[in-house]
Amino acid sequence: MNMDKEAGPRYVIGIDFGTASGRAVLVDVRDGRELAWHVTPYPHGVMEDELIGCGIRLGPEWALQHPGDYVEVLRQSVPAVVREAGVSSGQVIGIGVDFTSCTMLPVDEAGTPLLLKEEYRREPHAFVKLWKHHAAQGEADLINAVAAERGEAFLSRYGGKISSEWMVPKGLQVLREAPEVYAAADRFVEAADWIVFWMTGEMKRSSGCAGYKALWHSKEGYPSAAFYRALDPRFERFAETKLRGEIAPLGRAAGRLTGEAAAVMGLHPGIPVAPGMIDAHAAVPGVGATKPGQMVLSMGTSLCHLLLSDKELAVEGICGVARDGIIPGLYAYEAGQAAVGDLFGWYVQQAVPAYVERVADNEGVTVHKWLERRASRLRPGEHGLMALDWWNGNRSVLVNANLSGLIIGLTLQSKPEEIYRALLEATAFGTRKVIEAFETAGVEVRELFACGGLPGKNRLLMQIFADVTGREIKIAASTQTPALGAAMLGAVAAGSHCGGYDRIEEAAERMVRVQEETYRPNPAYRAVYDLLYREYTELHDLFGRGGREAMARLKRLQREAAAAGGQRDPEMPEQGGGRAKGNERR
Ligand SMILES: Nc1ncnc2c1ncn2[C@@H]1O[C@H](COP(=O)(O)OP(=O)(O)O)[C@@H](O)[C@H]1O
Ligand SMILES: O=C(CO)[C@@H](O)[C@@H](O)COP(=O)(O)O
Repeated sequence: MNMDKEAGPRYVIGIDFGTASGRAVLVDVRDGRELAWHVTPYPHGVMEDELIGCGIRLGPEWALQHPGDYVEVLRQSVPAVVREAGVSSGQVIGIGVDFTSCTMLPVDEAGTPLLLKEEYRREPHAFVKLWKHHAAQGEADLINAVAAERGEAFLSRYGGKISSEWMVPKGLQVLREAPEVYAAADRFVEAADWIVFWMTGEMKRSSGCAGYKALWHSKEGYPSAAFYRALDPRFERFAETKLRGEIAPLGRAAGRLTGEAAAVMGLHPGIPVAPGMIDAHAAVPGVGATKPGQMVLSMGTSLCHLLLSDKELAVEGICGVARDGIIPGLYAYEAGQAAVGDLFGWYVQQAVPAYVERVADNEGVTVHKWLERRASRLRPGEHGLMALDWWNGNRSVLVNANLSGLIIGLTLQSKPEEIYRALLEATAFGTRKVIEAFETAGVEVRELFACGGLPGKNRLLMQIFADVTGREIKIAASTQTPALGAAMLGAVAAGSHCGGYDRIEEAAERMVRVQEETYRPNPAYRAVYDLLYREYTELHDLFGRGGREAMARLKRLQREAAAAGGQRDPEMPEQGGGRAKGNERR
């Protein structure tokens, strides 16, 4: 592409593919100003109960998506931001994308998703398995047991356990439950890589997705064939065949926009496209974190903790660590909580009494806002409740999707706003556990930044996080931080010769701001929260480490009942994290 053709300022587009929707943001390369953004809800949403359109029931813990929805985001949101910003498409010099992960799908030799072929339209295993598809826990347990028995060195890079959310358990589940889909799949790819392929025609694997979610290491590559064979002889060549593909490092273009993709997106062909980045990782440059000791809390449906460090140490229950994983020259650690916004969303959609909805409606506020206002009037400890935030299992530090939610202290006097506050607090306690795991291992946490949808939605939540962790929390100025981070990668993919930047640190310096207002811990609340945290820890250890298997047994009974045909009533409304619109309304 000849960038001299168009005079004037240069722009980049960042596209963030979240759990329920995708959004594009158009950013000025010179100063990071966001000129326009646009959200496209996924038409199929998250399929948790049945395959939309054909009524095929899914088992417990399934979560699927349709790849056509991602293309819809490109078709709608990209032209929308160019139009709204009033810029010429010729001034767009780079594109970056970030995606939830591990969100994976089987494709054929041509890169076409298997579910688009007639014979697989009704086959759940041919669909995209979303990051929160937890039905591969049995496979994850097997992988962990086999890896520990064989003394696989990679385990320590992943906090000692692999999560059911990742590529290998999901691939193994396909092999065991739908061997014909496994055989028909030329490869399994991350959705982040597939959408870059759709735009550029280049099927490359982003180093972040491969490194954090598919057990790849820049020096050691994937685990050995012997390891995969020990899992299942049919799985021996999994990495060599189904995961094959060039690894695309950060900081360079993965490819250039094809004519066909450009026509759909209303852009010029030839624009450099950066390799896809994990959404929470894109938030790190997006808030301007580039130094050791800086931790970014990417707070949305889930919460991802990203910590930069100059040391590599073994930390309990992290999701992964990689040198150069996000910022060149530094180790980037990832940990996480699998339900945060989704937990609050579940409560609002599934458990608040009808009167709350009525009153909130009368007052002209959402149920979340009403509960937040009421809960703000309570002092720490006043509700007498304690919750374990494991509604979607525990990602860090216990790495166990068989764990589930819990509230104790309920009485006939318990009020909805009290329960809501206990849920907010539980997620903050969960984050304190993660911070302590890093510090116990000797990895310093100096500064906290928060970004994602939640800081702008719920002030009480942010204050509770500051009070419970005892730390100041700086809030990203951008409400679209992962998309901004992705746009910055687009600027780096373009490079300075095209009006972008050569290094991500340089892009961060020029394109990022944090808000002046921060959340500071309230000293009067700190002492009570320390006491409450002790209670949280006692419950956490009792159910998470203490050999109490009640939660796992209940899930087993649930699976057995589902297998015997007693699945959920199709007339019941969808659960939290389902289709975007229902979720946003309340
Ligand atoms: N006022 C609110 N307080 C707390 N959580 C909220 C509020 N409004 C929406 N949520 C939750 O926020 C989540 C969406 O967060 P967001 O960052 O926008 O999405 P994503 O994680 O998909 O990028 C949903 O799980 C929703 O239940
Ligand atoms: O697991 C990761 C990142 O590693 C996320 O993609 C996943 O938690 C989903 O993030 P969101 O909460 O949808 O932003």
